[in-house]
Amino acid sequence: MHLIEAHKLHKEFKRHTVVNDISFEIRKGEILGLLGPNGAGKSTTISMIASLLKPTKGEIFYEGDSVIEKPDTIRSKLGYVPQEIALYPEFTALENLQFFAKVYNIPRKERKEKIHQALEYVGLVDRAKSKVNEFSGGMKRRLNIASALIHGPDFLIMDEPTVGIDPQSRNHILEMVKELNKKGMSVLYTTHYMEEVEAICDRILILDHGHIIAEGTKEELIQLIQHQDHIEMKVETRDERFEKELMELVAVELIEFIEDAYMLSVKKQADVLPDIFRLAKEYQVHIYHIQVKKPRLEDVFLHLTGRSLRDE
Ligand SMILES: Nc1ncnc2c1ncn2[C@@H]1O[C@H](COP(=O)(O)OP(=O)(O)OP(=O)(O)O)[C@@H](O)[C@H]1O
Repeated sequence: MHLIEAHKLHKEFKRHTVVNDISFEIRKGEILGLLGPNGAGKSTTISMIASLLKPTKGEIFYEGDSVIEKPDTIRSKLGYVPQEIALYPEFTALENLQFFAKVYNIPRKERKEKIHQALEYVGLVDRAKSKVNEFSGGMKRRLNIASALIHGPDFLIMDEPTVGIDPQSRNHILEMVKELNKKGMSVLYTTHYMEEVEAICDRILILDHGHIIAEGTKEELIQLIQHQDHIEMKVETRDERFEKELMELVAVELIEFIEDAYMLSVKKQADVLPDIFRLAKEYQVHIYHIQVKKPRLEDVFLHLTGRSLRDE
Protein backbone atom coordinates (compact mmCIF):
# COMPACT_ATOMS: atom_id res chain seq x y z
CA MET A 1 0.00 0.00 0.00
CA HIS A 2 1.33 3.44 -0.90
CA LEU A 3 1.04 6.60 1.20
CA ILE A 4 -1.29 8.20 -1.34
CA GLU A 5 -3.18 6.46 -4.11
CA ALA A 6 -5.17 8.61 -6.49
CA HIS A 7 -7.54 6.87 -8.90
CA LYS A 8 -8.99 8.67 -11.90
CA LEU A 9 -9.00 12.00 -10.15
CA HIS A 10 -11.11 14.50 -12.03
CA LYS A 11 -12.05 18.10 -11.34
CA GLU A 12 -14.30 20.43 -13.27
CA PHE A 13 -15.09 24.05 -12.51
CA LYS A 14 -18.34 25.05 -14.24
CA ARG A 15 -17.92 22.22 -16.76
CA HIS A 16 -14.39 23.31 -17.50
CA THR A 17 -12.05 20.35 -16.91
CA VAL A 18 -8.96 21.30 -14.93
CA VAL A 19 -7.77 17.87 -13.78
CA ASN A 20 -8.54 15.10 -16.21
CA ASP A 21 -8.81 11.53 -14.87
CA ILE A 22 -5.33 11.26 -13.43
CA SER A 23 -4.07 8.27 -11.46
CA PHE A 24 -0.81 8.17 -9.52
CA GLU A 25 0.74 7.18 -6.22
CA ILE A 26 2.97 8.85 -3.68
CA ARG A 27 5.31 6.38 -2.03
CA LYS A 28 6.27 6.44 1.62
CA GLY A 29 9.54 8.27 2.17
CA GLU A 30 9.86 9.80 -1.28
CA ILE A 31 9.99 13.35 -2.56
CA LEU A 32 7.60 13.43 -5.48
CA GLY A 33 7.84 16.45 -7.75
CA LEU A 34 4.69 17.69 -9.43
CA LEU A 35 5.91 19.77 -12.31
CA GLY A 36 3.89 21.79 -14.76
CA PRO A 37 3.41 25.24 -16.23
CA ASN A 38 1.02 27.81 -14.74
CA GLY A 39 -2.56 26.62 -14.99
CA ALA A 40 -1.61 22.94 -15.49
CA GLY A 41 -3.77 21.91 -12.52
CA LYS A 42 -1.11 21.44 -9.85
CA SER A 43 -2.79 23.48 -7.09
CA THR A 44 -6.15 21.88 -7.83
CA THR A 45 -4.60 18.39 -7.60
CA ILE A 46 -2.89 19.03 -4.29
CA SER A 47 -5.92 20.75 -2.81
CA MET A 48 -7.87 17.55 -3.51
CA ILE A 49 -5.16 15.42 -1.89
CA ALA A 50 -5.11 17.71 1.14
CA SER A 51 -8.91 17.25 1.42
CA LEU A 52 -9.50 20.98 0.88
CA LEU A 53 -11.35 20.47 -2.39
CA LYS A 54 -13.71 17.66 -3.43
CA PRO A 55 -12.99 15.94 -6.74
CA THR A 56 -15.80 15.92 -9.31
CA LYS A 57 -15.00 12.23 -9.78
CA GLY A 58 -12.37 9.78 -8.62
CA GLU A 59 -10.87 8.54 -5.38
CA ILE A 60 -7.93 9.39 -3.14
CA PHE A 61 -6.63 7.10 -0.43
CA TYR A 62 -4.24 8.02 2.36
CA GLU A 63 -2.71 4.85 3.80
CA GLY A 64 -5.75 2.98 2.54
CA ASP A 65 -8.38 5.36 3.95
CA SER A 66 -10.57 7.43 1.66
CA VAL A 67 -9.59 11.09 1.93
CA ILE A 68 -13.05 12.07 0.72
CA GLU A 69 -14.90 10.01 3.32
CA LYS A 70 -12.46 10.45 6.20
CA PRO A 71 -10.65 13.77 5.70
CA ASP A 72 -9.54 13.88 9.35
CA THR A 73 -7.23 10.91 8.82
CA ILE A 74 -5.01 12.86 6.46
CA ARG A 75 -5.45 16.27 8.10
CA SER A 76 -3.77 15.25 11.34
CA LYS A 77 -0.75 13.79 9.49
CA LEU A 78 -0.37 16.45 6.84
CA GLY A 79 1.67 19.65 6.71
CA TYR A 80 0.29 21.84 3.95
CA VAL A 81 2.19 24.87 2.70
CA PRO A 82 -0.04 26.94 0.44
CA GLN A 83 1.21 29.35 -2.21
CA GLU A 84 -0.12 32.36 -0.35
CA ILE A 85 1.50 33.49 2.88
CA ALA A 86 -0.91 32.91 5.76
CA LEU A 87 0.63 34.79 8.69
CA TYR A 88 -0.21 37.70 10.99
CA PRO A 89 2.14 40.52 9.95
CA GLU A 90 1.78 42.49 13.20
CA PHE A 91 2.80 39.48 15.31
CA THR A 92 6.33 38.21 15.84
CA ALA A 93 7.46 34.90 14.32
CA LEU A 94 7.15 33.31 17.74
CA GLU A 95 3.61 34.65 18.31
CA ASN A 96 2.55 33.36 14.90
CA LEU A 97 3.81 29.88 15.72
CA GLN A 98 2.20 30.00 19.17
CA PHE A 99 -1.07 30.70 17.40
CA PHE A 100 -0.64 27.71 15.07
CA ALA A 101 0.38 25.48 17.99
CA LYS A 102 -2.97 26.30 19.63
CA VAL A 103 -4.88 25.69 16.40
CA TYR A 104 -3.28 22.24 16.16
CA ASN A 105 -4.10 21.53 19.81
CA ILE A 106 -0.51 20.88 20.75
CA PRO A 107 -0.41 20.37 24.54
CA ARG A 108 0.88 23.49 26.32
CA LYS A 109 4.00 21.83 27.77
CA GLU A 110 5.15 20.57 24.36
CA ARG A 111 4.64 23.87 22.56
CA LYS A 112 7.92 25.57 23.39
CA GLU A 113 10.02 22.69 22.12
CA LYS A 114 7.95 22.12 18.98
CA ILE A 115 8.08 25.83 18.10
CA HIS A 116 11.83 25.92 18.61
CA GLN A 117 12.29 22.85 16.41
CA ALA A 118 10.16 24.34 13.62
CA LEU A 119 12.13 27.61 13.78
CA GLU A 120 15.35 25.64 13.64
CA TYR A 121 14.24 23.77 10.51
CA VAL A 122 13.61 26.99 8.65
CA GLY A 123 16.66 28.84 10.04
CA LEU A 124 14.76 31.56 11.89
CA VAL A 125 15.64 30.90 15.54
CA ASP A 126 17.48 34.22 15.87
CA ARG A 127 14.53 36.13 14.35
CA ALA A 128 11.88 34.57 16.59
CA LYS A 129 11.12 37.88 18.28
CA SER A 130 10.99 39.99 15.10
CA LYS A 131 7.68 41.07 13.65
CA VAL A 132 6.67 39.37 10.43
CA ASN A 133 6.15 42.68 8.64
CA GLU A 134 9.91 43.29 8.97
CA PHE A 135 10.69 40.01 7.18
CA SER A 136 11.81 39.62 3.57
CA GLY A 137 9.56 37.62 1.23
CA GLY A 138 11.82 34.59 1.62
CA MET A 139 11.75 34.74 5.42
CA LYS A 140 7.94 34.98 5.40
CA ARG A 141 7.84 31.94 3.17
CA ARG A 142 10.12 30.06 5.55
CA LEU A 143 7.95 30.98 8.53
CA ASN A 144 4.92 29.83 6.58
CA ILE A 145 6.64 26.46 6.20
CA ALA A 146 7.45 26.38 9.92
CA SER A 147 3.75 26.82 10.70
CA ALA A 148 2.97 23.73 8.61
CA LEU A 149 5.57 21.65 10.50
CA ILE A 150 4.61 22.50 14.03
CA HIS A 151 2.36 19.49 14.66
CA GLY A 152 5.03 17.04 13.44
CA PRO A 153 3.41 15.82 10.20
CA ASP A 154 4.52 12.67 8.31
CA PHE A 155 3.64 14.08 4.93
CA LEU A 156 4.37 17.55 3.60
CA ILE A 157 2.70 19.17 0.61
CA MET A 158 4.33 22.32 -0.73
CA ASP A 159 2.70 24.47 -3.38
CA GLU A 160 5.43 26.33 -5.29
CA PRO A 161 7.29 27.36 -2.13
CA THR A 162 10.11 29.21 -3.88
CA VAL A 163 8.22 31.50 -6.25
CA GLY A 164 9.56 35.05 -6.16
CA ILE A 165 12.06 34.70 -3.33
CA ASP A 166 15.78 35.41 -2.95
CA PRO A 167 18.30 32.66 -3.86
CA GLN A 168 19.45 32.26 -0.24
CA SER A 169 15.94 31.47 1.02
CA ARG A 170 15.37 29.26 -1.99
CA ASN A 171 18.47 27.18 -1.23
CA HIS A 172 17.51 27.05 2.41
CA ILE A 173 14.07 25.68 1.54
CA LEU A 174 15.48 23.05 -0.83
CA GLU A 175 18.07 21.91 1.72
CA MET A 176 15.40 21.81 4.40
CA VAL A 177 13.13 19.62 2.29
CA LYS A 178 15.99 17.18 1.74
CA GLU A 179 16.79 17.20 5.46
CA LEU A 180 13.16 16.55 6.48
CA ASN A 181 12.96 13.78 3.91
CA LYS A 182 16.08 12.12 5.34
CA LYS A 183 14.29 12.04 8.70
CA GLY A 184 11.41 10.14 7.12
CA MET A 185 9.04 12.83 5.82
CA SER A 186 7.25 12.05 2.56
CA VAL A 187 6.96 15.13 0.38
CA LEU A 188 4.85 16.29 -2.53
CA TYR A 189 6.61 19.27 -4.03
CA THR A 190 5.01 21.34 -6.78
CA THR A 191 6.92 23.76 -8.90
CA HIS A 192 7.43 25.03 -12.38
CA TYR A 193 11.19 25.23 -11.87
CA MET A 194 12.81 22.27 -13.58
CA GLU A 195 16.09 22.78 -11.68
CA GLU A 196 14.31 22.22 -8.38
CA VAL A 197 12.82 18.87 -9.26
CA GLU A 198 16.18 17.85 -10.71
CA ALA A 199 17.87 18.79 -7.44
CA ILE A 200 15.60 17.22 -4.84
CA CYS A 201 12.95 14.86 -6.23
CA ASP A 202 13.11 11.06 -6.32
CA ARG A 203 10.34 10.84 -8.89
CA ILE A 204 8.55 13.35 -11.05
CA LEU A 205 5.05 13.71 -12.47
CA ILE A 206 4.73 16.17 -15.33
CA LEU A 207 1.28 17.70 -15.51
CA ASP A 208 0.03 19.68 -18.51
CA HIS A 209 -3.55 20.82 -19.19
CA GLY A 210 -4.80 18.53 -16.43
CA HIS A 211 -3.11 15.38 -17.82
CA ILE A 212 -0.08 13.50 -16.55
CA ILE A 213 2.07 13.57 -19.66
CA ALA A 214 5.07 11.77 -18.16
CA GLU A 215 6.09 10.05 -14.94
CA GLY A 216 9.31 8.57 -13.64
CA THR A 217 12.72 9.27 -12.17
CA LYS A 218 14.81 12.01 -13.71
CA GLU A 219 16.88 9.36 -15.53
CA GLU A 220 13.79 7.58 -16.85
CA LEU A 221 12.35 10.82 -18.18
CA ILE A 222 15.59 11.78 -19.88
CA GLN A 223 15.59 8.35 -21.55
CA LEU A 224 12.52 9.55 -23.45
CA ILE A 225 14.70 11.92 -25.46
CA GLN A 226 17.87 9.88 -25.84
CA HIS A 227 17.38 9.84 -29.58
CA GLN A 228 18.13 13.57 -29.74
CA ASP A 229 21.05 15.94 -29.37
CA HIS A 230 20.51 19.37 -27.90
CA ILE A 231 22.27 22.42 -29.20
CA GLU A 232 22.33 25.77 -27.49
CA MET A 233 23.18 28.63 -29.80
CA LYS A 234 23.54 32.18 -28.48
CA VAL A 235 22.85 34.94 -30.99
CA GLU A 236 22.91 38.72 -30.94
CA THR A 237 19.40 39.09 -32.33
CA ARG A 238 16.57 36.71 -33.02
CA ASP A 239 15.66 36.36 -36.70
CA GLU A 240 12.37 34.85 -37.85
CA ARG A 241 13.48 33.96 -41.39
CA PHE A 242 16.58 32.21 -40.05
CA GLU A 243 14.36 30.31 -37.60
CA LYS A 244 11.98 29.18 -40.33
CA GLU A 245 14.85 27.91 -42.46
CA LEU A 246 16.33 26.04 -39.50
CA MET A 247 12.98 24.32 -38.93
CA GLU A 248 13.05 23.15 -42.55
CA LEU A 249 16.26 21.19 -41.96
CA VAL A 250 15.49 17.48 -41.86
CA ALA A 251 17.53 16.84 -38.73
CA VAL A 252 15.91 19.61 -36.68
CA GLU A 253 12.96 18.46 -34.56
CA LEU A 254 12.29 21.46 -32.32
CA ILE A 255 13.40 25.03 -31.88
CA GLU A 256 12.84 27.28 -28.88
CA PHE A 257 14.20 30.73 -28.20
CA ILE A 258 14.97 31.33 -24.53
CA GLU A 259 16.45 34.66 -23.40
CA ASP A 260 19.33 35.12 -25.86
CA ALA A 261 19.67 31.61 -27.24
CA TYR A 262 18.12 29.16 -29.64
CA MET A 263 17.68 25.71 -28.18
CA LEU A 264 17.58 23.12 -30.91
CA SER A 265 16.61 19.46 -30.56
CA VAL A 266 18.13 17.56 -33.46
CA LYS A 267 18.31 13.91 -34.49
CA LYS A 268 21.16 12.19 -32.69
CA GLN A 269 24.55 12.62 -34.33
CA ALA A 270 23.12 14.47 -37.30
CA ASP A 271 25.74 16.55 -39.05
CA VAL A 272 23.69 19.70 -38.75
CA LEU A 273 26.30 22.34 -37.82
CA PRO A 274 27.46 23.15 -41.39
CA ASP A 275 23.85 23.90 -42.38
CA ILE A 276 23.33 26.08 -39.31
CA PHE A 277 26.43 28.17 -40.09
CA ARG A 278 25.47 28.44 -43.77
CA LEU A 279 22.01 29.81 -42.81
CA ALA A 280 23.48 32.13 -40.18
CA LYS A 281 25.77 33.61 -42.84
CA GLU A 282 22.92 33.93 -45.33
CA TYR A 283 20.68 35.79 -42.86
CA GLN A 284 23.53 37.63 -41.16
CA VAL A 285 22.75 36.19 -37.74
CA HIS A 286 25.77 36.53 -35.48
CA ILE A 287 26.24 33.35 -33.44
CA TYR A 288 28.60 34.09 -30.58
CA HIS A 289 28.39 30.81 -28.69
CA ILE A 290 27.33 27.31 -29.68
CA GLN A 291 27.33 24.23 -27.50
CA VAL A 292 26.03 20.68 -27.63
CA LYS A 293 24.30 20.04 -24.30
CA LYS A 294 23.40 16.97 -22.32
CA PRO A 295 19.64 16.43 -22.33
CA ARG A 296 17.93 17.88 -19.30
CA LEU A 297 14.40 17.63 -17.91
CA GLU A 298 13.63 20.96 -19.54
CA ASP A 299 14.17 19.26 -22.91
CA VAL A 300 11.80 16.45 -21.93
CA PHE A 301 9.00 18.94 -21.38
CA LEU A 302 9.84 20.67 -24.64
CA HIS A 303 9.86 17.34 -26.46
CA LEU A 304 6.51 16.25 -25.02
CA THR A 305 4.63 19.53 -25.43
CA GLY A 306 6.55 21.52 -28.04
CA ARG A 307 6.70 24.37 -25.52
CA SER A 308 9.07 25.61 -22.90
CA LEU A 309 7.92 25.58 -19.26
CA ARG A 310 9.09 29.17 -18.87
CA ASP A 311 6.92 30.52 -21.68
CA GLU A 312 3.70 29.86 -19.84
N1 LIG B 1 -12.05 27.80 -8.05
C1 LIG B 1 -11.86 27.84 -9.37
N2 LIG B 1 -12.86 28.17 -10.21
C2 LIG B 1 -12.67 28.19 -11.55
N3 LIG B 1 -11.50 27.87 -12.15
C3 LIG B 1 -10.48 27.55 -11.38
C4 LIG B 1 -10.59 27.50 -9.94
N4 LIG B 1 -9.39 27.11 -9.43
C5 LIG B 1 -8.56 26.95 -10.50
N5 LIG B 1 -9.20 27.19 -11.65
C6 LIG B 1 -8.62 27.08 -13.01
O1 LIG B 1 -8.07 25.80 -13.13
C7 LIG B 1 -6.88 25.83 -13.91
C8 LIG B 1 -5.77 25.15 -13.14
O2 LIG B 1 -5.45 25.93 -12.01
P1 LIG B 1 -4.38 25.48 -10.92
O3 LIG B 1 -4.26 26.61 -9.95
O4 LIG B 1 -4.71 24.14 -10.41
O5 LIG B 1 -3.06 25.37 -11.81
P2 LIG B 1 -1.56 25.36 -11.34
O6 LIG B 1 -0.88 24.32 -12.16
O7 LIG B 1 -1.45 25.22 -9.86
O8 LIG B 1 -1.07 26.78 -11.78
P3 LIG B 1 -0.23 27.88 -10.98
O9 LIG B 1 1.18 27.48 -11.16
O10 LIG B 1 -0.56 29.13 -11.73
O11 LIG B 1 -0.72 27.88 -9.59
C9 LIG B 1 -6.63 27.29 -14.23
O12 LIG B 1 -7.08 27.52 -15.54
C10 LIG B 1 -7.46 28.03 -13.23
O13 LIG B 1 -7.89 29.26 -13.74
